[in-house]
Amino acid sequence: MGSGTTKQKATAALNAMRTIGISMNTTKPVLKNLLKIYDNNWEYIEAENYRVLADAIFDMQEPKASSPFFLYRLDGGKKIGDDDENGEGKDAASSDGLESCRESDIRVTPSKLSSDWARERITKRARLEEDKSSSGHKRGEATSSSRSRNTKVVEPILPHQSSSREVEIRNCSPQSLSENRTTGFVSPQVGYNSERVVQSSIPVNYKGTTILNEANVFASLAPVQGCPPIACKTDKNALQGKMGNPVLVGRPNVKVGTEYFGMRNTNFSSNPIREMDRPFDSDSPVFETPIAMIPPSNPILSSEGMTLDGRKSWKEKSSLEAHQRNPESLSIDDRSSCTVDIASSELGEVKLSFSCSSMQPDFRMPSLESVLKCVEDRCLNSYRILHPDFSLMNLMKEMCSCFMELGTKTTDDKHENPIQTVPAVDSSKNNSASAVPSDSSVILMSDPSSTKSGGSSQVRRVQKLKEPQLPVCARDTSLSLMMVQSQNSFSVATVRYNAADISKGEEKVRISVINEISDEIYPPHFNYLPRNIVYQNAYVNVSLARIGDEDCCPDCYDDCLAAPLPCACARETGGEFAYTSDGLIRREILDEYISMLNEPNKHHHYYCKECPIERIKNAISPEPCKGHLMRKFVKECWSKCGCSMHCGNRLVQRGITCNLQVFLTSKEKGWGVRTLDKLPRGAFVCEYVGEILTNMELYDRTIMTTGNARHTYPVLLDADWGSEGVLKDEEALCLDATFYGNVARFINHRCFDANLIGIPVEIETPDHHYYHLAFFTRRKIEAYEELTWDYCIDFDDDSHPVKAFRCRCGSRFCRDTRSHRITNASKIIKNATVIPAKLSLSLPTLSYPKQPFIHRDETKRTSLLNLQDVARILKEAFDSKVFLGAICSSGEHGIQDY
Ligand SMILES: C[S@@+](CC[C@H](N)C(=O)[O-])C[C@H]1O[C@@H](n2cnc3c(N)ncnc32)[C@H](O)[C@@H]1O
Repeated sequence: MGSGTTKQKATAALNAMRTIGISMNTTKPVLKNLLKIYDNNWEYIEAENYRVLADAIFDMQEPKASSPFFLYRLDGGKKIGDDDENGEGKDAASSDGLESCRESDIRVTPSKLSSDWARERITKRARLEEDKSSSGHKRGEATSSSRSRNTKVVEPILPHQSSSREVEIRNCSPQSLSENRTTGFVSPQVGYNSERVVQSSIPVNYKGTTILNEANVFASLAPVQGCPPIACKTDKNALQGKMGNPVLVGRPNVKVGTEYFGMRNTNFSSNPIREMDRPFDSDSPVFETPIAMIPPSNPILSSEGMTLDGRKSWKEKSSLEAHQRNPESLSIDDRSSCTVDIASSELGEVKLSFSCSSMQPDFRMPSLESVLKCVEDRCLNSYRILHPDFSLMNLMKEMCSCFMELGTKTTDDKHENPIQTVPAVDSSKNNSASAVPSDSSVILMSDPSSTKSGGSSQVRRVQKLKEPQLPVCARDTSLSLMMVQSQNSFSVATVRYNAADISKGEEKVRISVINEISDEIYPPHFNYLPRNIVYQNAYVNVSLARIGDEDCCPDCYDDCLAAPLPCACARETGGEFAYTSDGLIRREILDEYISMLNEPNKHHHYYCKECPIERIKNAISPEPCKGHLMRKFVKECWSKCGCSMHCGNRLVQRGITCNLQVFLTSKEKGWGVRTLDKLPRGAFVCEYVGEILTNMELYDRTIMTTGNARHTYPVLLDADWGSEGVLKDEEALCLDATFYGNVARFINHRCFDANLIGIPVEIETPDHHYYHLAFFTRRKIEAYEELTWDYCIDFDDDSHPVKAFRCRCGSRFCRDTRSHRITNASKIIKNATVIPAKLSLSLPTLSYPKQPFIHRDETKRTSLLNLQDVARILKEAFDSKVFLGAICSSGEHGIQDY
């Protein structure tokens, strides 16, 4: 690929298609059109082994088989979908320099298409063929008849094209849209007034990619970076002469590195997105890097394909919910479809678009205001915002559904106001106050009616968010949600998580991610693991043979907890099961663990003969073991047991069942985890999951990362170390969730009074080198309370391989004295109201007056300062870069009360 004459390139392209079973006649016309679209720029067509070409061919074939979409080309071009038996393809080729492509010229080269991909396409094609034959002629007939009745033509105008049409589009205002129907530009009014409905995809720097749907309401179209406006031919008469030529359809792929959440969890690979040849005119936003946008190739497929929790798609779920609320609503859903697309570019712009379609012939476009109101009412009534079940997807689905409902209600007197799009903001150009700040995430919505009157409530609604001065783009005929994200902070590489479920469907429950306090922070990249995995050298022997009769209950049945006598699996916990039939850990066990944590010295410790921790620090002459708390284990039934998976003695192995959320804490602790529901005392929350490393491997990892670069805190699996004499290196294990882990990697530390406690749980192996560390609630926890556990860090231990962070747990019992002082210093400074004595400060040294300070804090309590304390506090405050505006102290620091 790359160099060569047009003929050679065409031959290569035809060959490539032939290798995946596409005939030359089919390929030619599509290729011809692509060349047109890309201005004979082969680079785009050749990219990714002709992926664009193959996509265009398959997509062109797809609707013929089953899709309700019909695809047309504006310029009366030739039908592309069918095999070109009549030689049309040849004509097409000749006019575009493909005339010399003859069968004889084609040498079959080794497939340039990646085999996986080719297989996928071939399978797809086979499916299409199958579909075609199984659906028989009837569907085909219906399709073609409706096609001829309802053809619409859509043509995207490329930024670099200078055509009269482009000029028309640019000058198009809402008024002109409604006044000048003959220009053929579609507006939402046109959409519903013409009884024909247009579905458009947004070609992103992708000329000619348009989709028309005769029976779908278009509700999603946004101007995006580099994305030309779409002009839709709507005048019936004007259309007559132009219709009838089905289309080339290319689904633009998302650019490399972009993320596509939604219908398919596919890694879209590169489809080169063109830089604009020249910018739009002033009212057309120009973007250096376009947003990649993927229109759904098949709305039904798309929406059904979005499975959030691995069990039910959001569509199924929300329609069920909608049906429960309002049984009639399902019938509307039945006749319509909704899809949501999210795409982002490398620069961080994210585009959300959703489209919904109605089969209702009397559909009328509702006003944005009424739709928003309807959605909000529904949310308040049904979801009660922030209810655990609330999700953005459902919200958007509701929005689509509201369109449908309101659009089909003739009582909506606001339907005259079409919804229009606020153009995507040029984040590369508009950094002024009038533009949307590039470092913010905003949702922009507008209504053209608002601009006519100089700002309606809908525009104000936008301004409430960020107060941007938003130009209104009258060309675009749909509601658009556009998130502009910070280019600096939004690294696509790090945003590889799904905010709706950070577990990527690996858990039974969704674990959402929310950032309520800062625009630009995303959770660090890591791979979600629902279960521990050995990294490399760790010795974890999971084998049935190792489980003796005393470690399992083969004769049990169904639920061991329901049996009259406890089985062998209760042995480890003194002959009583660790769990209650309510699924909580037994009170006595919990109390004992809490006591171990609070008063470790009162509990038994093991002392290794040769402690792996000391061995790491000094392999030649390790210091004596400092002792490991001898912790009891909870033992769960497992595969050699006769009970079922529902047995009450299998709690941890069933995984997370409570609703958790990862959120950005407001207290400099980074991300944290909270529960969305109230939790009783003794409830299992989650396991600490990560890579199983040997102590040695952890050490190597740790010294390879510097200082605070380490993000998570590894856990030593040392509950049983000393009991077995000298542990081999591969047996001294720990869990590291830095790169692979579950939600527990986000649980922050709290000294002493954390609300979770980690308890060792034996599941697959009686070998206590390896076990599960399960978190249970130490007390009742309120909904939305942050979950914390005590990492048992000794903040003064400088020899620990992992450098301790400065603790901001806020506990009264915080062990980190450094943080204490700083917190106090900040508090003091914040509360300062009286400075009775002059204080002169000079950096880096401090001088202070010889008389005591008197401070009156907010509680009106006054304190006498001890000068040494003042000096220390000030020094620490300087060290921690706290700006000193006033100096004082308060009684709570142990300084003499006045
Ligand atoms: C297991 S991670 C917890 C999740 C982490 N906050 C995040 O944003 O990914 C442990 C790290 O969180 C931070 N952290 C946890 N508890 C903290 C606390 N009490 N005070 C300050 N930082 C804390 C520290 O940086 C620590 O290394």
